[in-house]
Amino acid sequence: MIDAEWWDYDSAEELAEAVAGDAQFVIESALDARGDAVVAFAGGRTPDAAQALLAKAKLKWKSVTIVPTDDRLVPVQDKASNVRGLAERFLPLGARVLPLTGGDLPVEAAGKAADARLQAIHWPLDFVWLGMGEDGHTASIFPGADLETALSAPHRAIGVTPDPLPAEAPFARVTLTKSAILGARAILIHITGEKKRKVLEKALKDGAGSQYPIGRLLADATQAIDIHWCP
Ligand SMILES: O=C(O)[C@H](O)[C@@H](O)[C@H](O)[C@H](O)COP(=O)(O)O
Repeated sequence: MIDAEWWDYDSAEELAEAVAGDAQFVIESALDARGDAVVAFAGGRTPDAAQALLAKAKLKWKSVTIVPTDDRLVPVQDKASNVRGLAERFLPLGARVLPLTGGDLPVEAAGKAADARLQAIHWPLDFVWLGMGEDGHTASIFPGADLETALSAPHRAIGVTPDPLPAEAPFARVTLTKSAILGARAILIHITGEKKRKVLEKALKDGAGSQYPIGRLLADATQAIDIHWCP
């Protein structure tokens, strides 16, 4: 059974405050312990309010490195780019925001380049903040031909082509692998809505046999996982 704790909130505001507070705590702990912190933040819409609150936290941002958990193969200034939002929000605070891709390479080469960039930073990650889609994908670990590679590759990042391409962002991507995510000291999952809750509950129950990528991913987690949810 996957060791996951659910934290439920009545409103999106309470959810955002709690997630921002948790992220701040984990970053502060890493800064206290080591003098720097290396974290991966999800793309998508859900984390926006919590990341806006986190950006107000008094942290030694100059010692924090942020990477996206995954990104779409688009230029960094494209509005579909996950790193763009992170850079706009956290670069002005002095944080180092590391893109996984500039969208200028074919998918396999983009994966290798992302992996090489991650080889150059402190590892393992202190914290991975994940979202999840209603199809049970997380980061860009999607159903499709690349799923098994994302779950088994020893690399930190790989290039993937979701099949089908998600309608809201129909791009090939680069993603942290299961190995990179499960190596992190702390994992937080941030979702909203009844449908995602049902998908995640089933994924956690079915674990390695899950039809959902997130169930397969978390099946081998050894750290406790915090799930933050509101309707
Ligand atoms: O770039 C991405 O697509 C993501 O990082 C992805 O894994 C995201 O977290 C989920 O798709 C949920 O997205 P929403 O929060 O927008 O529903």
